[in-house]
Amino acid sequence: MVTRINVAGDRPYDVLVGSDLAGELPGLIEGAAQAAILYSAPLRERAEQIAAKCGARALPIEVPDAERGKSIEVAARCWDELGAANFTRTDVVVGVGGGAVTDLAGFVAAGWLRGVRWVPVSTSLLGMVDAAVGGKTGVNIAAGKNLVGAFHPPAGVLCDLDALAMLPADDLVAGLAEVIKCGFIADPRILELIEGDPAGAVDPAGAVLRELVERAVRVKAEVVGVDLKESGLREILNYGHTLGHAIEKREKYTWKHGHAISVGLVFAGALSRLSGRLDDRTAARHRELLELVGLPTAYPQEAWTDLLSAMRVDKKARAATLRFVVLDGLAKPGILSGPDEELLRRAYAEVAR
Ligand SMILES: NC(=O)c1ccc[n+]([C@@H]2O[C@H](COP(=O)([O-])OP(=O)(O)OC[C@H]3O[C@@H](n4cnc5c(N)ncnc54)[C@H](O)[C@@H]3O)[C@@H](O)[C@H]2O)c1
Ligand SMILES: O=C(O)C(=O)C[C@@H](O)[C@H](O)[C@H](O)COP(=O)(O)O
Ligand SMILES: [Zn+2]
Repeated sequence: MVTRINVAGDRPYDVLVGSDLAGELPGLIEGAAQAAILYSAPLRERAEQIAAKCGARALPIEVPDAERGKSIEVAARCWDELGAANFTRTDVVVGVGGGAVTDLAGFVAAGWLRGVRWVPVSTSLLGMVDAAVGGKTGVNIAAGKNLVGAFHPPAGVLCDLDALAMLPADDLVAGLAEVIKCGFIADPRILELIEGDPAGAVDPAGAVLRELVERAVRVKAEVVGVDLKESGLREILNYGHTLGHAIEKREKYTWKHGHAISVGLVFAGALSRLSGRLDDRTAARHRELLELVGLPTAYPQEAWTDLLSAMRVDKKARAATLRFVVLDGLAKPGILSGPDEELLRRAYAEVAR
């Protein structure tokens, strides 16, 4: 069974969730003579299968795995390969992999000839529920996470649940951080499902995980369908990310995104409570849920000064004013603008070890 979730906007598209979806690709890339297939080594075999079925001449491009591939140098090498292949405006870029590869693929597509079509074939949980949906594409630079990129919606998104069977368990759990984020900002049923069956939430073949994927995709689709360029509502998807991205930068992008966001979510819950906006129980539920599925919720005390300075380049900041997504209650996200440093330090004390 294939579930289709529509993402509205100027160029609407569908997110397909199901099994054995490779056959859907030709329909999404109609008219393309060439398809550049970007993938990293762990997905080589899957990328070859996709290439064989894509219905266009495949141009396979292997890129470094995970965050090592999300760089301007790797993007430049991909553009050189497109140039050598005479890649035109009717051709298409396909990213086969987790969020790192699909963010890179979307960015390569956004830059080439000022924008060609692209399709993420998402193979990680985090990619399916978040990275592949919504058209945020980009790379990391030394100054910070995703600081160079473009809003460039895909032509369609394939979330092949079969791929989750070979995803390392640690990466599956990391993806749950974004699922839990969606639960806190918009769909509390997600939280109940995980609390009620934590083992089901990490069973790649089970019905619980499928329901979690579909619910999280719906949360994201509803938000990005009305605010592609993050002029307002879309900021809620950044819950937990101000501190999370600072941790990723401090760790030189060697931490999993979902792990950093998990710590960031506990921090954001604490900040919401300490600013008088969120009740104690809902704030405590952040740590309980994240730890229930095995996600990290602590980070070294001595890192605070580095983290505070990294947060200053967060995309939600306006001049010297830091802005955080907080909760005014379960599923009631809001913005906390310009909190004083003492409040931030007290919130950080709740994750510091
Ligand atoms: N664009 C967005 O809106 C958005 C949203 C959320 C996250 N992101 C980005 O996504 C990235 C994180 O994505 P991620 O968690 O998927 O990490 P990832 O892409 O680094 O993948 C994690 C690891 O799992 C491997 N992998 C993926 N699928 C596999 C499979 N089916 N079988 C075996 N191995 C597999 C990858 O090769 C990699 O080693 C970060 O860069 C983050 O910034 C972007
Ligand atoms: O799609 C969004 O908008 C998000 O904020 C989703 C996040 O989970 C994701 O990590 C995103 O890449 C962060 O965007 P950034 O603009 O803060 O880099
Ligand atoms: Zn994220």
